Amino acid sequence: MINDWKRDGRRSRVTEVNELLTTAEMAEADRLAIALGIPGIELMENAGRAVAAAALPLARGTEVLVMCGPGNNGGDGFVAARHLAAAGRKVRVMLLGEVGRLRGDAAVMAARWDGDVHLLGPDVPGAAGVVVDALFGAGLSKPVDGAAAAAIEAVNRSGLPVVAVDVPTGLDGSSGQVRGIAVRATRTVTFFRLKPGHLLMPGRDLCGEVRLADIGIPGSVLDDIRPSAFANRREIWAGRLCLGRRDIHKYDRGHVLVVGGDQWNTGAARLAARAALRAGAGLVTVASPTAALPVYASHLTSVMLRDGEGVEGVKAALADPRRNAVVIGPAAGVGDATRDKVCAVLAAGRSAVLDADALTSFEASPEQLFGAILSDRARPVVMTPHEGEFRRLFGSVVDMDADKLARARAAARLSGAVVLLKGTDTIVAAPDGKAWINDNAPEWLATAGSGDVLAGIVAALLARGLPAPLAAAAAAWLHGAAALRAGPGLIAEDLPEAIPSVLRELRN
Ligand SMILES: NC(=O)C1=CN([C@@H]2O[C@H](COP(=O)(O)OP(=O)(O)OC[C@H]3O[C@@H](n4cnc5c(N)ncnc54)[C@H](O)[C@@H]3O)[C@@H](O)[C@H]2O)[C@@H](O)CC1
Ligand SMILES: [K+]
Repeated sequence: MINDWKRDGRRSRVTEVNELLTTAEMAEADRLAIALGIPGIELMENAGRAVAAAALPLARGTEVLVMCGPGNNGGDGFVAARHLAAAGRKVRVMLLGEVGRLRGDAAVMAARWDGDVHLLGPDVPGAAGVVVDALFGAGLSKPVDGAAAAAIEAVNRSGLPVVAVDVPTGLDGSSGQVRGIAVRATRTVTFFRLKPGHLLMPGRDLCGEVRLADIGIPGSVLDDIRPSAFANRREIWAGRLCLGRRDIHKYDRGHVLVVGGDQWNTGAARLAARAALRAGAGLVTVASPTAALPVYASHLTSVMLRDGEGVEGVKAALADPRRNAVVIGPAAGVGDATRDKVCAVLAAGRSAVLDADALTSFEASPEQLFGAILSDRARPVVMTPHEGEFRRLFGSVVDMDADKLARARAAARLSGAVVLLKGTDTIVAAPDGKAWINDNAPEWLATAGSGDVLAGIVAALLARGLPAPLAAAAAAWLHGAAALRAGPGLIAEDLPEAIPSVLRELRN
């Protein structure tokens, strides 16, 4: 949970705290700040002080073990140790390596620590009641092994509270992946901006509660760095949800067309349709195979229904230009028929949400789908795969060993679509490389039909005219927020009904 969004006061855009920096971008921010005349030693002092402040409440009447590494993460650890000792805590510092080998700011901060420095060894965690993990941070360059790995294992086994400096050691801040072994932290204090690894899994779980500290790096350095990853926060898109005028006709709010499944598979389209209506589409129509019309008719009220038999039926439904956004895929069936319908939807130039079977139907011919999308780059397309669908569509063209953020970005670049890759850490990636990481989905959102609801919300926001990346990001967030409202025990039918109270709160 991110509980402390500090604004650095020097720039006023609220959204800037949404920016996520890779470890390389963070090092660049550090370098630019120093070039602007802010001494590195001052940044380190501020960082270490923030770590001490986070550790202090956990360290009542107990010894604090500060584990320091050979770089600047260790330097932050020496500063934290000094502040904790000054606050009256008993502090034991253990260093991976020798003090004489420390360089730069870390060496200066080690010299300012006037207590003992022990070699990091098998006696971890010793008598400590709290651990500060300052072994490796942004400079992690290979899998953790040897004495550092043994110390991490012992600390994790101890169950003691751990305050991690910047990232839990062993966690790659850019990818959220573990390299070798990683510390399981209670609290993580990071600086200036979060990194993708604080939000991506398993990193988010390893960080515990994340605190963001302002250490004096001016926000203006971001003008040079131009970050391309963002935490998916409401400030990014909330202003676009409201049409901003009162004389609204229902057609101003868009008309979503949901391509429905056969008579045995109507639930998915009905969930998507209801969610689209709840998320603010002015009108929603289900286009149904002829034989399924009675089933849909008996279940739909405010959602409209029309015949959509075969590819010709879908084309006929698309003849009305006011139907400006289409959902296709939920329970559509895998095969030629769905492939043809997807191609018809794309050829019609409507905003499109491709989900489930609309993706799997192109397993053997992904290039056909990408070609159809890329033939008209102005037409917004959002794909909403879960990991299995992603693998089926992109497994032969994207490096599946890469981390989730990299995979989603590669898929968006290749396909020309906005890719919303679902999961606890849903990622929205745009073809230009920008990406948003969502972190508000509770575990009970993993339930049958919840993906159909998400597809409907995305379509509603596309129909209302949000740009595709923002429609996808807003939908992922609304979906998570609705699930939080509904609470444990949630079934997919509850999600559309929870959307109004989420929208009401956003409006307020
Ligand atoms: N803006 C910034 O960049 C700031 C950075 N600060 C701190 O500086 C840290 C980054 O410092 P560094 O770049 O020195 O990097 P680290 O201190 O994270 O680690 C680098 C050192 O560890 C060694 N190392 C890396 N991976 C290893 C492994 N698996 N096994 C053994 N040795 C390994 C490297 O050879 C190098 O000596 C940040 O995480 C943060 O804590 C803060 O002091 C404040 C400002
Ligand atoms: K660390």
